[in-house]
Amino acid sequence: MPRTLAFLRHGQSQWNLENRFTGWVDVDLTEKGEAEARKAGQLLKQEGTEFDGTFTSVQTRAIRTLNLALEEMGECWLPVIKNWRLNERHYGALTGLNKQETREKHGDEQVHIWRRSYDVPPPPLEDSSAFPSLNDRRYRGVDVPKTESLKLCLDRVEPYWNEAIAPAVRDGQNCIIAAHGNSLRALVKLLFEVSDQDITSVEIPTGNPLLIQLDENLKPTAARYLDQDRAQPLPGGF
Ligand SMILES: O=C(O)[C@@H](CO)OP(=O)(O)O
Repeated sequence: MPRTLAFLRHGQSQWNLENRFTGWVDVDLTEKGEAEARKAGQLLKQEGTEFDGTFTSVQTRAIRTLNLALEEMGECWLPVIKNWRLNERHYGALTGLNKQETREKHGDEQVHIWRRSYDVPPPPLEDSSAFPSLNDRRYRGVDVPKTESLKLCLDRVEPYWNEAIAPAVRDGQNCIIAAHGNSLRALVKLLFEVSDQDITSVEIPTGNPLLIQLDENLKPTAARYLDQDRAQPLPGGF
């Protein structure tokens, strides 16, 4: 029996608009981001897939994107499971900084390494940072990271895939995963077996559902973005 997964990166956030490193800071969607989320819901509805369950992070921008999409689909009743392991990659000491100003200060190459290399994390967030997550009660009992590379992000996403999402999919459920640019890149790396090198060029557009068909071994057999005008190249020849 074929299974369908939909990866949905949240719509434009306030800090996407302001071009700031966001990571674990809980910024909300802009009006454009809300519109992207609704459009994603319309596209998913047109597709006609019957979804059974949904997963998201504990960050407002992903949760609201999912809710707005489900509203458009007329499927607000679907179960939603939230987990911090689907959060955005933690941006360490870059959190809150403007990406262009950071390029001017540290150079394009260094910023590209921080943003897209597989295993080079940015410097850790300092305890004096204006953006601590440590005391946030949603992270009670969580070993809150001080920085993460994509590899470290995958290291905490992968157990959640194995323990929560994969069993549901194996069970025959079609699932939506509403998450973030880098936590979804981590899942793309895992599912499509993308090399450490090739994952550096994978970009997932905001609010554009990526529909993936999986076989019984959870290997992708087809994948495409529903909004083809805003599609990005996919790994694995899809
Ligand atoms: O700032 C962030 O948290 C992420 C996602 O918006 O940015 P980037 O695409 O640079 O990894």
